Order: sequence, then C-alpha cells, then structure tokens
Amino acid sequence: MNFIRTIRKIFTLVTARERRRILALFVCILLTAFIEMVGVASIMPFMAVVANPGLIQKTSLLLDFGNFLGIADRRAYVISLGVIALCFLVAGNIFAAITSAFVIRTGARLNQSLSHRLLAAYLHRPYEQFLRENSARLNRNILHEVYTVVFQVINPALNVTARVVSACSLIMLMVLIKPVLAIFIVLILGGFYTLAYIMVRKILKWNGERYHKFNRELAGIVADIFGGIKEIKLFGREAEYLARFKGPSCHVIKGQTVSGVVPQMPRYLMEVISFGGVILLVIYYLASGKEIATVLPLITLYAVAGYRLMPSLQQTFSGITQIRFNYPALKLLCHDLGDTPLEFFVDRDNSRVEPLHFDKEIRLEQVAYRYYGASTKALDVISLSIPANSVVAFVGASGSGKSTLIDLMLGLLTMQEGAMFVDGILIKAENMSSWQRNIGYVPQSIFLSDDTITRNIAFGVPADLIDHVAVQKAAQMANLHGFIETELPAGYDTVIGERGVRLSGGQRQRIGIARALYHDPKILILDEATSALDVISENAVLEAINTLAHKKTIIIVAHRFSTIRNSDLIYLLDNGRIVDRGTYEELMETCPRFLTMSGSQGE
Ligand SMILES: Nc1ncnc2c1ncn2[C@@H]1O[C@H](COP(=O)(O)OP(=O)(O)OP(=O)(O)O)[C@@H](O)[C@H]1O
Repeated sequence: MNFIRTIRKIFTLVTARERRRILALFVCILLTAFIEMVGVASIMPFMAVVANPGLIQKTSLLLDFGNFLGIADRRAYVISLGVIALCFLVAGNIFAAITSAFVIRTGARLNQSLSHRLLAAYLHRPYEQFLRENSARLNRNILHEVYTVVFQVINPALNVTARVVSACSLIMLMVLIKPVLAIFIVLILGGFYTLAYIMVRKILKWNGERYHKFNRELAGIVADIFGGIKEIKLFGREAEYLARFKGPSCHVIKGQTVSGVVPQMPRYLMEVISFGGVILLVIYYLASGKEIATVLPLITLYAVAGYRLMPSLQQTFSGITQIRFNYPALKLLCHDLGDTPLEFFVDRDNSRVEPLHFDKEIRLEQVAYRYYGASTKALDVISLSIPANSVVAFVGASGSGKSTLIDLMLGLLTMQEGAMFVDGILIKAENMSSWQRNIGYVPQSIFLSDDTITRNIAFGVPADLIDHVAVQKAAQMANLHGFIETELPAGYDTVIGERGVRLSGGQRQRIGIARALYHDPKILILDEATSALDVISENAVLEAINTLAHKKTIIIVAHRFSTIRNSDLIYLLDNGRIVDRGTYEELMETCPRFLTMSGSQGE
C-alpha cells in the first residue's frame, strides 16, 4: 500500500462535490490541531509567570509582548496572559467540537452516498453476474464494507495527513530553536516509527486480507443459516452450523486482535525509550557528579518532542496501520464501483420506457447459450416462432433447457449466438427495456417481500401510484380475490411476512400470477407457474389463463401435460435442442417421446 495511491483511490470513489467537502474537512482538522497546539502552548508562559513573575523582566519575548499589548502593570499583564490562554483554550475546543461534528456528518453522508452508488452499480449489473455472486456478500459490501472504507480508511487518511502537516510544522519550529538536537530527535523518532512500520507492514497486509476474507465467509454462513432455517431445525443441524460459524469467527477475532495491538505497541516502547532516556540521563549526571544544568536544554527538547511530536507520530503510525488493515475493503469498493458515474445509474429508470410494438410474431434464430464455467451448451441452434396472441408451450425433461430459453427471451441472459426478433425488429441492449415492458412473468419460485398483499401484487410501484382496481382485477384473474377478502384479517392490506411465510405455496404462486397480470401485459410467460398448485387451484388458474387466450400471447413452461393440452403449439426440448413441435394431438400421434412422457403422467 502506498499512501498517495490510497488517497488517489479515495478521490476516484467520490464525486467532485464530496472531494471539495473532504478538502474542507481536512483544512478544519488542520486548523483544530493548530489552535489546540497554540492553546496548550499558551498555558505554559502564563503558568511560568504566575510561578515566577520575575520572568517577565528576564525574558525579552515576554517584555516585547507586554509592550505590544501596552500593559505596564505586572499584575494586569499576568491576568492578560491568563485571559489570552483561556481564549485560545475555549476557541480551540469550540473549533474541535465543530470539526468533530463536521467529521461525523461528512462520514455519514459519504457512507450513505457510497452505499447508494454501490447498490445502484449492483442493480444495473447484468442478471448473469448475479448467477455467479453470493448475495450475502453483496449485502455485506453495501452495509459493512462501505462503512469500513469511510470510517476506517478515509477518516484515518485525513487524520494522518493533518498529523503529518502539524508534525512537520513542529519539526520546523524545533529546528529553528535547536537545529542539531532537533534533527537528532527527529531522526531517532522518525527512524523508529519508519522501522516499526517496515517490520509490521507485511503482517498487516496479510492480516487485513485474511480478516476481510473470513468476514465475508461469515456473512455467507449467516445467510445460509437463515435461508435454510426450516431444514436446519428439521434435521437438527443447529450445532453443525454453529461450528461452521465458529471457525472463521475465530480467525476474525485473531485479525481484530492483531489490528488492535500492532498500532499501539510502538507507543509503549517509545515512551520507555524517551522518558526512560531522560531518567537515565539525569541519574547518570547525578551519579557522576556532573552539572545537571548542562543537559537541561536536551531534556527540555526531549519533553517537547515527547509531548508534541510523539503523539503526532504515534497517531500517524496507527492511522497508517489501520488503513493498511482495511485496504482490502477500499480495493473491493473501487473494483465494484468501477468508474461509472452515479448520474448514469440514477438517470436510468427503465420502468418509464414505452413498450415495444408487438402484434405479429416473436422469432428466435439459431440461438445458443452456455453458462459461465459450464462445459456444454445449455441451449444450441434454437430456432422457433411464437405468433402473437397464441398459446405456446415448452415441454421437456428436467435440465433440457426450458428455463434458460425463457430467460433468454426475457432478456435476463444474453444470447451468445443467434438473435431474437419481435415483429421483425432485432432485440438488442438498446431496445431491451422496451421489449421487457410487454411481458408479465411468473417464475418457478415467487419472491415475496414482507409487505402487504397489495404492494406485493403491484411489485415495486410507489404506494401512492398503485392502481387498486388493477390489483383486485389481477387477484381475481389469479383466483386469489376470494381468499384475500374472506380469509385474511386485513384483506389486501394484510402483511404476509418475510418471503410470504404466512401463505401456502399455492397462495404464494397465485400472488406471482396476479403480479404478472397487474400491468396488463401483452405477453404472459409462466415458467412452471402452476406446478405448486393443487389440481383444483391449478384448474381455476388455467381457466383464468384460458380466458386470456388469444387476447394475449401466452408462453407456458410446464411438466404437467394437463397444463399445456390446450396450447396452439408445443415445442419439445431435449438436451438444449428443439426435437419436435406441433399441437398436443399431433405430438401424441407422431412423437413417441411425447407419448411416453404423457403416459408417465397417466394422461
Ligand atoms: N446458473 C447456471 N450455471 C450453470 N449451469 C446451469 C445454470 N442454470 C442451469 N444450468 C444448466 O443448464 C441446463 C438447462 O437448465 P434449465 O434450468 O434451463 O433446465 P429446465 O429444462 O428448465 O429444467 P427444470 O425443468 O428442472 O427446471 C441444465 O443442464 C443445468 O444444469
């Protein structure tokens, strides 16, 4: 880690406005350090003249200052010195309090802005990238790593810079007063801290990387535990998961210990060396009968260095070690945010895009897709046509590629070969959102948020813009209205619990269907949407879907043949290829594989 490179990295993360705020904050920190220094320093002459008023006449600086103030009376002069020291002290502390509030506020704002940017960057990533990522880690990055970067990298970086500047001014002052001794002390103190840093640098880097790695692992384990709580309780796996948590958490504790202890160590050693040195020097001079007054200047400078320079060096050292320990978080943030400006994300509101015109045909030509890291293609040379307002079904064994094909048509996956045309228009990145506005999609497992039925049906629509008539209409079509009105305590305002835990599988599925119908889409895609329903509920939903037949384009993926019997066209998939097509009756007559599949379901 190079400190200048860290500062550069920080500046690439923040906007121009935030950069200006950080610089203003830096100036405030610097001024606070300066005023505090002057405040404390001004007490010394005051105390000195209180103890020995004769000093005023002996010290030319005090005499000149008295003349400058125009105070001849000794008593009045001492009181004035006290008032000046008091003013500096009060001003210094007021300034320090304001700066500390400014530091906290700027940190909190930066934290909010960076988490928002990171969330925006994640939200705008292609869907495919989410298939490779662990969502618990993304969670952690937004909620934890951003905080680490702001409060454990950016803030220490500001402090370190301010400390370095104030230490440099102090060194210059010392050099002006006693050049040789000052350089000697600076070399000893500076050399010691530099040596200490060189010694612990590698340990800190290693420790920081390990700490952040194990912390991310912990986030994954916790997400697994609460995601699979039902199975964990049923199979009595609590102890196993607690043990899984314990391993990485022990490494995290070690990491925290090292990062807490290392920055403090030089301080203790340095205090022994500096103050012990003074004591030893005095003892030596006393024991050898030499004149103690000859070494007093050295002891004074030692004291100045001890009280002023050492804390600055110590804070610089601990700040740099803290930054080094948390550097992996900064690296991660820079990587995940990339160099895309925030405005790019904020301005892209896909929900306002107009739907693409569609009233003829969806056509796929020679489409192929291979998942990242997979050895074979999930889909290959897929060519098909779906006429507008028809009911088209995809059937095939598990793993034959049906969901992959749907995800390609939805634009969630990007075709690696071939293309899709809608009414002859090629679908590409530029018109993808417009194409997607036509689609109502019901996946195999419905995501439900811990919110009301209404907000779950009108998914993502702001509360004040929800069309309640459309919500009820969609619920009626999904055969859900009766249940909501008669069985739920607060009807459409009933909160359904995290992931819909207070609903049955079939009810969750029907909320998904209602959600897909809420926007009255031209195309309805159902990917195993009715497979979780009992036969009576499925028939009711199919009836609802049948009433939409030939008014909308309906694309169905189903295992149950009862679901697809009335389709206008059925595509049979096997091993990522379309092996047959036709109506239910045609396939039953001409396709032995189809016949076998239907036979196995007792059709
Ligand atoms: N994220 C993924 N990464 C790698 N391979 C995947 C991924 N998702 C699916 N596959 C593979 O792609 C192939 C097609 O999967 P797909 O889910 O499309 O089949 P399916 O016909 O919908 O199956 P099912 O009826 O069981 O849902 C399978 O061999 C599967 O293992």
